[in-house]
Amino acid sequence: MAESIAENNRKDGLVFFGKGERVYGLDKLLTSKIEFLGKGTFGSTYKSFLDDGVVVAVKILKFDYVLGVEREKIEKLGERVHENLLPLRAYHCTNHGTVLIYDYIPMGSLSALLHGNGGASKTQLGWEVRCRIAYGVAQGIEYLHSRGPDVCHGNIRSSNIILNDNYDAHLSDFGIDQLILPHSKANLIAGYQAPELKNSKKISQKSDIYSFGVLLLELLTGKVPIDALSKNEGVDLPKCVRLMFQEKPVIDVFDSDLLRYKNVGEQMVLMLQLAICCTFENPNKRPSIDAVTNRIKEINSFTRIIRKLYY
Ligand SMILES: Nc1ncnc2c1ncn2[C@@H]1O[C@H](COP(=O)(O)OP(=O)(O)OP(=O)(O)O)[C@@H](O)[C@H]1O
Repeated sequence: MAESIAENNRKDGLVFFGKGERVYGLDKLLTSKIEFLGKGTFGSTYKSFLDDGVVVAVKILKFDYVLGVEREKIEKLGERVHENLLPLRAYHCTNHGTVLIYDYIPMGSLSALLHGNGGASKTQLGWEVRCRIAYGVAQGIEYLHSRGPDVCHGNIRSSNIILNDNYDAHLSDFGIDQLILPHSKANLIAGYQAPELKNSKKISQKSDIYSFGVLLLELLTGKVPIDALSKNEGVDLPKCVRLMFQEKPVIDVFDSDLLRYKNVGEQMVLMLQLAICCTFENPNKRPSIDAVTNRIKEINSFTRIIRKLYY
């Protein structure tokens, strides 16, 4: 069935998803003006400027993965549609290479905003914006997990959260590791990797919850999680936060940018408690994503009540 849907949606070397307009083909894509956005675990991503003002993000998978990718698996990814997932619009897959085409989302990644990127300084993100981002990401994960017990994201981290100018979060890179797994191991960077993956490398919904917990800690502390690959100065956030909890006043855990927000201290502590539960060593003790989403919704509504009372 998926095969025949895809056949109907072919245009000039690309297979499109959904009912959107097919205003470009592979040739136009290859000859368009491009801008390098960055290189990740699975390949490189470019911004491509097409005719009529259309701009897309083009991910070219690493050559090592060329023979491992199956079209059926890419088409499964194209069926995942949710407002908090980065929309996959089209793909090209042959023995010569695999190209995935996504909507281009203007603000860039949460990582770049929170920590700065290549000389660009960090952006001040307020408490409500951080809550909104956390809720959007949790909803995207909830959608993925609801597709079946084995469906997970597998690579939740702040560079895979792309924001639009309304700070709506879009999860990128979902399912790409499953496309190439016969040729690779779980590729999570160290700081987001659940402890159980050190032995098995088998990602699960519980390991997604751990990664989400680290992302929450990153939003709350403003600190960069450890990244063994790029040898940056990151920290083991779950360990560091637990230590600080024991040794220092809780206020010291939070990003100093958040401390200017009055009357939301209790909400910040509630969110911190949630992040700590998500990063429990024992996967069975971590909450389900439904429970996480509900909790963030509750915390956000407290924040809104407080805002009405005080501002
Ligand atoms: N659709 C998009 N719109 C805007 N920026 C994007 C889009 N997709 C990716 N980017 C940005 O391009 C850069 C490279 O992305 P890419 O997915 O190739 O690697 P990564 O996310 O940095 O690392 P990894 O794949 O290992 O998680 C990142 O900074 C990312 O935020």
